[in-house]
Amino acid sequence: MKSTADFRTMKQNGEKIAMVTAYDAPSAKHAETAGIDLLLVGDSVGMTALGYDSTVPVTMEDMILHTRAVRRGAIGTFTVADMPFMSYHGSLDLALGNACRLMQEGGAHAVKVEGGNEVLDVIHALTRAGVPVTAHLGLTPQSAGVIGGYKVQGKTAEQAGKLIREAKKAEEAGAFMLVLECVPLQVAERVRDGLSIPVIGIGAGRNTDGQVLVWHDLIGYSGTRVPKFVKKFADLAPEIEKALRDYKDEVKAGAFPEEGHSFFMDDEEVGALYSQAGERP
Ligand SMILES: Nc1nc(=O)c2c([nH]1)NC[C@@H]1CN(c3ccc(C(=O)N[C@@H](CCC(=O)O)C(=O)O)cc3)CN21
Ligand SMILES: CC(C)C(=O)C(=O)O
Ligand SMILES: [Mg+2]
Repeated sequence: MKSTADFRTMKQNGEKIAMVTAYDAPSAKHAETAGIDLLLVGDSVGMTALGYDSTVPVTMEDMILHTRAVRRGAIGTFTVADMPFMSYHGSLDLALGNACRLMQEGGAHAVKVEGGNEVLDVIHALTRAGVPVTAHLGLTPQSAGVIGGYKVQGKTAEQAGKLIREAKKAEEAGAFMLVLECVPLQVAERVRDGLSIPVIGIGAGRNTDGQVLVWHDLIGYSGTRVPKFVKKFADLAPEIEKALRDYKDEVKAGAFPEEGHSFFMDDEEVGALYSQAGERP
């Protein structure tokens, strides 16, 4: 399994890091088999798998359940778990306790927290306690209500300057990795060049140390509209719907199941069954 030190070395060597979200055991296993460098159990699970329209309703219990499933599916892959909405605000004790649960109950190797200056003390406290922390700047979906939607961040020089300073401070606070979401490519390049920890982009262009994509978006599973930064590497939704339509049609037509899908008693037992009921076979 790759370690936090390996990810830093990959950045130094200019070797790109490929990360993907995962929410359950089979998808995590597929990612591991494909050689994905590390997994993110994103709180996007709320939107991709649980049917919420934001990440705000996702709870610690949700995150622990899905992290456990992912860890069982990909036992040899470094796994980061998102700290969900409000699970690291209010007090450092709350943040420490919840990060502890993600690691001890969920089996996560690291956690991710959204935000800049507001969470520097959290990043510092967790790191000091032995929790590897990924920072997350740019579009931070847990604050979508405050930001006013899912919008590109850091488009002005002033906003970009603030973001670049916050990224540096997150590194100084101890973060081993930074996720940068929905920022102009030029901003991501500056952040990457200014940090020695790997910068993983999503909607941040090519000039980062690696990329992360949401599982459902990557394989075209969701069937709904995807953000502009997504590339669908497969288009599974139509194939899934075709399979389900074929199944329904065959059930309705009596064409499924066939003999090969069925179990049979021995003739002798069939005879006994009928005579038991006083009937003839
Ligand atoms: N399926 C999925 N994929 C994601 O990437 C994702 C989630 N869910 N849930 C949590 C957050 C929310 N994310 C999103 C969602 C929508 C846009 C979006 O529609 N953005 C506009 C840009 C708007 C602008 O111009 O400022 C776009 O057109 O892509 C971006 C990020 C990223 N994360
Ligand atoms: C979009 C990624 C970075 C994330 O935080 C998630 O999937 O929850
Ligand atoms: Mg997230």
